[in-house]
Amino acid sequence: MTLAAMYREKKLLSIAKDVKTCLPAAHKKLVGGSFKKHDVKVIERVEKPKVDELMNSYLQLLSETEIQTDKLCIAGQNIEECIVELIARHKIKWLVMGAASDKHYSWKMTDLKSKKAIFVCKKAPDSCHIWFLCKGYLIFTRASNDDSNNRQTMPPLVQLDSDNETRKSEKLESSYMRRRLRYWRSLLEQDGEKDTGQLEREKVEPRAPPLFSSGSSSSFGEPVGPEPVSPELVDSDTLNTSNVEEKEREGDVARKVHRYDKAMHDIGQSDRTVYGEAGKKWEEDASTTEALCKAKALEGLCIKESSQRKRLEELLEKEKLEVKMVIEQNNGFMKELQMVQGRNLKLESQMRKLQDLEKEHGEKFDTAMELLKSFRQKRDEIRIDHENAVKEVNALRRLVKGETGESSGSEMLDYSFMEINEATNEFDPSWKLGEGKYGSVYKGNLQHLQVAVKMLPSYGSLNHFEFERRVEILSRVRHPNLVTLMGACPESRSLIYQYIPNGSLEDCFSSENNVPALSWESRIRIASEICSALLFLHSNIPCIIHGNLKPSKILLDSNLVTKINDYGISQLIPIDGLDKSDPHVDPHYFVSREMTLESDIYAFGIILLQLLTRRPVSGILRDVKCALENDNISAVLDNSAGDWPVARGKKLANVAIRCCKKNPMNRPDLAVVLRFIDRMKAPEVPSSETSSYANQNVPRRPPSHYLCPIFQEVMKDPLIAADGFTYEAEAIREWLANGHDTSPMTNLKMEDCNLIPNHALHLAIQDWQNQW
Ligand SMILES: Nc1ncnc2c1ncn2[C@@H]1O[C@H](COP(=O)(O)OP(=O)(O)OP(=O)(O)O)[C@@H](O)[C@H]1O
Repeated sequence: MTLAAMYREKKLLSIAKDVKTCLPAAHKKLVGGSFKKHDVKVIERVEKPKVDELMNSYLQLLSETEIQTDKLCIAGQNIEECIVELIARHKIKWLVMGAASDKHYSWKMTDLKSKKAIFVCKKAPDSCHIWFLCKGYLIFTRASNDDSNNRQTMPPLVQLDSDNETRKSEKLESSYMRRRLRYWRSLLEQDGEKDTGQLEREKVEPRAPPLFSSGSSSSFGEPVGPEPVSPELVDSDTLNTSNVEEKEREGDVARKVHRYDKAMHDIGQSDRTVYGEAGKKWEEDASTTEALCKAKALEGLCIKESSQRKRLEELLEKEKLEVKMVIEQNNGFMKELQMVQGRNLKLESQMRKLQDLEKEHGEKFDTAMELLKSFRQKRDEIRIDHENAVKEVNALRRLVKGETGESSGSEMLDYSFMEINEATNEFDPSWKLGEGKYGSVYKGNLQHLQVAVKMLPSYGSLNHFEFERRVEILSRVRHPNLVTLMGACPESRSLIYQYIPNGSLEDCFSSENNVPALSWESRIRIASEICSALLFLHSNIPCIIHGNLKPSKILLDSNLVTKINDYGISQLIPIDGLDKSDPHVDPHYFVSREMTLESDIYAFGIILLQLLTRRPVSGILRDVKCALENDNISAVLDNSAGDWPVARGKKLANVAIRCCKKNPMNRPDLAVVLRFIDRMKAPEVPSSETSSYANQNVPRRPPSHYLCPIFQEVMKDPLIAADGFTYEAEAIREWLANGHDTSPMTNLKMEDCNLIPNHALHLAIQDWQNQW
């Protein structure tokens, strides 16, 4: 391993005298002195840069001589122990350290004086070769146990080229360090040339200053001449030599020694000066350390205080700004407040004006209301006069016609607009039942009866009397399957009907109003009831054509009894604009532009098909025809009605198809159709019996509504009670006479005990009885 490599691996430890004495001095003071922990830290902080400076200059010196160096710091109480530890830890091979402080130096000095040196000499690992110097002189060498390798492991300084070194050394700023370096180098050169035996001798003999090699130039630039030689400096073997060459050489050596001595004297002087100065400086430093510490502490406090002050100033500035902003905001608010106050004053004056106006208008309104009240009173008086006059006129007419004063039938009830208005809660929109082509329908309460008020459009050519006359005719038409027309309000052209609570057949078909699906039995019954009511209308004198028959006109009461609505409307208002796409409208109407009895039969045929199939009305005729042709009627029958008796379904479908014949003349008579359907209501009979609806040999069963609900017999004198049901006169009177005030059918309390003759039903029963 080369020396350079060893050096790189930190196996050579060289400790600068200045460096090693620097910190301990301070440290001694610290340990032995009365400083507190904080002070110790401060002192260390002050001293450390100085040590670093010294160490760095030493390192720089070495680096300029191209020796690789590293700085290694170790902390400990005891320097000598640290050195020994470093040697051992890094396997240091070479060490140069002081033998004693410079003031103890003398030419005779052969022993180590410094306790540290003694300690290191004793304790350092044997593998390390140590030179102990004092005042630049090699005092003592402790050879390593491996000195056979010393030649190869000498420090790298020895290997430097002298010229090169000279050039580099000239660059050194410190002359002291330069001289010291050269001296070490000469020592090393000599030491390197010596064998192990010589090194051993050096241990016991006082060491003379080293000789400069002939190749090395003097760094002092002084001429080399013969100088007196000190006897102590000359080896005894050399003095005993007697030949001339030896003497000459001795002379040379003596000269060189003298010259060197002189140089060393100079160096010593210089060293003394430097060390003296340094010592003084150290003393000054020591005495000023405390002051310095205090100054540093004060400086720190000052810095702290100034930074605090700066921070406080910044805070103050910030707060000033905030206060300024708040003041500005406040000013803004004050301005706004003033504006708002101004506006408030204006508004208050406006309010006062408005209050005055309100008072004025209130007074005007009160006067207007009083006026209105008096006008209404007058109007009602006039209306009563008018109604009385109408009654008188009617009575006179009847007298003119030769009629008796007794009424031939039910007299139509006239209602005033006030009554209608009141009954419909001033035509409350939430009371509106719907709106058809011929006006809106409202639900109402009239004389404790639930009614439906149909507001007809005001247009029409009928005058007041004619309107009343026609309405009166219609009101006389009474049939259990017709919605009873209870009266009218000619003034507002409105008709008052009995209210039917259970929706219409259309609702059943579209499953609206949560109406459950009708059974096939109910459907046949409904078909029979429609047919019966139509037949009744058609047999009325004068004949009444419905003209707008469709499922929405077939209402169902609480017992699902059919009530045909809107009959005879075409007699009160002109009917036009019938929808061609409406499958219920007779196609022949669009040819003749005339509504006939057959038109109602056609519409009835379509309704029959709907009852059978509950299919969408458009295309229903085609579908059923097709099913009949394929002999597969069950394919189109509505399953939700239950298990249709297929034979009956088929027959009913055939009747419906006949009703819908294109040619009105080919459509069947309703009386025949009714008989046929009524037979179907009976339990199933052998098909041979019902092969033709013209077959007369069928059991004679009255329609259910011809029977009194109490007696279960065909009624002779049917009377309508307040619950809307028709009873045999004797039965219901007996019921009421027994103290009942509830309906025999619903068990609900009846509003009154009034009984109205059901003329329509009476007539129908009579008609039926006459037919059979
Ligand atoms: N007497 C009544 N009792 C209960 N509801 C009624 C009564 N009369 C009419 N309505 C209801 O009032 C609504 C309007 O009936 P309206 O007969 O005026 O018109 P529509 O049959 O629906 O249509 P359009 O007359 O245009 O063919 C319908 O929903 C009907 O069920």
